[in-house]
Amino acid sequence: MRISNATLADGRVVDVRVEDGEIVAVGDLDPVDGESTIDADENLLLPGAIDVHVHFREPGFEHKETWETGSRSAAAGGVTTIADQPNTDPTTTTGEGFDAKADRAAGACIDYGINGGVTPDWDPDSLFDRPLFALGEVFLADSTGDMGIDADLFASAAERAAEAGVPVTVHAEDATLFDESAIEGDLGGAGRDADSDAWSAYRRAEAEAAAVERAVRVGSESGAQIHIAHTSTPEGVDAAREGGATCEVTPHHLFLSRDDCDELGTYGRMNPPLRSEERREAMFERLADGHIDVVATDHAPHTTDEKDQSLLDAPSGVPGVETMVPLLLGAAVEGDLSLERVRDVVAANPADIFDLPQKGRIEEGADADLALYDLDAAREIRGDDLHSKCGWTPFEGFTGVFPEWTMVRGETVWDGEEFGDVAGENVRV
Ligand SMILES: NC(=O)N[C@@H](CC(=O)O)C(=O)O
Ligand SMILES: [Zn+2]
Ligand SMILES: [Zn+2]
Repeated sequence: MRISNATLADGRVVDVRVEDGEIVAVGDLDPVDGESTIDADENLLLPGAIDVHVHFREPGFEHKETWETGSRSAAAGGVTTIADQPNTDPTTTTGEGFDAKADRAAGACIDYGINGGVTPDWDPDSLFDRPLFALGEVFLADSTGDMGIDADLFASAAERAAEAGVPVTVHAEDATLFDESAIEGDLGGAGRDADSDAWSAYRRAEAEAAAVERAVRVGSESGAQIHIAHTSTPEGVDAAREGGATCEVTPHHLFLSRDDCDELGTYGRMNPPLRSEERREAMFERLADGHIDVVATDHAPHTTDEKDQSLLDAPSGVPGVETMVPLLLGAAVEGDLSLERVRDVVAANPADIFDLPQKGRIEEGADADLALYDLDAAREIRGDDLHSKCGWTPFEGFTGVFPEWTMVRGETVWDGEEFGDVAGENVRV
């Protein structure tokens, strides 16, 4: 197969030849006899995005998401590889827990990795016996699933990961710095009427940098490779970089701030929480200038019934895997970000950090994970149009550029209307 007239993020217009799921040539390619051609019509061809932080919820919470619905949502957003987090039921903290998840992951239509998690009753021997994508997210404070661990367990887990040569991804918040007084008193009504700004005041910005500092210290003591998940403050990003760790930011911390809490209510409750508009802008700058390595979604779907509770009862987390690349391309169209930067933070950089040499690049020898975008076809994001089981988005009404089609290893998994029958594979097997 030949994809003709594709514009790459660097502006080159090329043809791409795909054979047996791999890119075998990129350049000015004459068609060969009997070869099928897909005309890209000079639209933008990006490597399939790698979202290293999603919660596909299965096993245990199939009412929120499944590997089938989550992976379809990813494919419809140009994402062709994901890494799933361990706060499922059972938790992915033992060999058995890993195997239970691997069974379900077979239902994915895109490629994936499975992370191992840490709890006081984890079983590192059997867990590290499995092909882990990473150890993480290691929760330094409780979040959905209440998997927060103490300093000693974190240090010993980092040592095990270093021995195994597995990177460690860290949910960095220090609960001792949370401001309990912020969530006492009147917290508004349920769902959209709740005062989610109080959540931001409670899980204060200062709690992030302190936890990042501890994580990078443990990283250098143990020799473990540390990657900070969902950094939400410029202070957290700077502490990660100074300590030699890589870091990611979510789309919600790039595009939403405490100014949106009034409208979102509990639909804007997540960990770490939304930050001030000033900090949001600082995060965007650090993304644009290269200080942040990766955008990853922390896709954390919950049902509207669950979200339509009081601020304290509603679970934390928002969906995002389908809207990440569309939002970033929307920002690129506005001139806020270069296309090369978008390509690097969603594909090349996660591939480098998590050692996926086959993924994240449009070059000879790489997997033909690809997505095509018409930058003139930006449209309004609507929860009703998305494919996550949860059925809502915190980005309702934002503008995004969605893929015309998405391919996994040369097979069309999304053609703009329907899903193809693609069997996702574990990238570590
Ligand atoms: N981010 C969230 O608010 N929630 C995540 C867990 C997490 O990543 O902390 C979830 O699994 O719901
Ligand atoms: Zn987290
Ligand atoms: Zn998460």
